[in-house]
Amino acid sequence: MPDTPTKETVLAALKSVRTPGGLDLVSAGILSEIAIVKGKVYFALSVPPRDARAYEAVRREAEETVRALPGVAGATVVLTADAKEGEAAKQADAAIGRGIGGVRHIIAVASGKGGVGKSTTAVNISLGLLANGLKVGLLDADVYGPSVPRLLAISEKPELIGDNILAPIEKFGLKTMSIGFLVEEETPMIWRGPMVISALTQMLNDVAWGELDVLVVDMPPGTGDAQLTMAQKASLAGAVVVSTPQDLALIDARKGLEMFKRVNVPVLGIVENMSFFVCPKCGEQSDIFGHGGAENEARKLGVPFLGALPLHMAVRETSDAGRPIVVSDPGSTHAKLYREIAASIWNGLSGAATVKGPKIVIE
Ligand SMILES: Nc1ncnc2c1ncn2[C@@H]1O[C@H](COP(=O)(O)OP(=O)(O)OP(=O)(O)O)[C@@H](O)[C@H]1O
Repeated sequence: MPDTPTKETVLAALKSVRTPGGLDLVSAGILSEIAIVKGKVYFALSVPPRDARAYEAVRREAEETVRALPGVAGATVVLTADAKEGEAAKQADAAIGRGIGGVRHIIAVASGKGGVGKSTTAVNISLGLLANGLKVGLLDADVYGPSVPRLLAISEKPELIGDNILAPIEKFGLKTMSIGFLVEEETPMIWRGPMVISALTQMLNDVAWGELDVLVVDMPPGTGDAQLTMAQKASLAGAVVVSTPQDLALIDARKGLEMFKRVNVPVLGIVENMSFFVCPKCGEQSDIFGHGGAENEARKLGVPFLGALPLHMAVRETSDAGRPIVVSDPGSTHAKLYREIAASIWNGLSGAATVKGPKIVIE
């Protein structure tokens, strides 16, 4: 009969694993409950998102240590980007927006659901704003699936300047920050609502954005609590909702619009992505998804329609190769469309209020 692992044997073994700060894992107080099911051991290490990279080696060592115990059939250790709920809430309350006095407008690019091309649109709109002569930053707040490192082919890590301040990484003249720069792609991370907010707070507050006309925030897809809180806390001057023409996506897009309405963020407009298909051989346009749905919906809802972007190989290829079409083929129809959409967004912002100052919390 093989030995059965117990919590005690697992904990005893984990005492030999050290955190980057030199503490043993048990004393460090970052261990979750240990679950043992049919000889398989599961637990999490709660770490600040910025330290996730440093903790990846610790996670692996913890897994290997537990797997080596007699009777253990398997071990799964995940990093959870965690902070004490109260702490995260306090951080969020301490007003997202502190320290970004040089940023004139923060806008969100959002979608009611994933996979509609939100990040591709956010990147190309940012570069469109830049091509129109503005100073622009792009914050990839899509902590669940950060795409900016891939879309802009950035593999370097941001530099730490001064006390806990990160320098944004500049690419094609665009200043960017992404949780993907800080965490290895394969690092398993579980994000909890309050943590998403505090990660966003840090990326807004603790990054040396400098003087910007617009900071574009690529939001996590969906309309859950985390998105709602972010929309509420990030002092947004406006939001752009990306949708595909299919009905389902439009239902989701409507949820997105509703979310911004609830938190009094003006919707600058809807972008219809993958709207129609242009045959690369003959140039014929086919409305495979019933193009025009978003425009009709926008009209019905009294929201500006910012434009329709075709489903096109060139957009996908350039996007996935880290050379967005606005910079790699500025003379193309697509690049022109993105610049026009960017211009409409900027015009819509002209009337909007600039970023509010910090909300001071007295405890
Ligand atoms: N107009 C377009 N034409 C062709 N391909 C596109 C277009 N827009 C986006 N894509 C492609 O669709 C895929 C999904 O796009 P993207 O990652 O921007 O979506 P997303 O909505 O941000 O997704 P997620 O919800 O996963 O973050 C990518 O491969 C991208 O290159």
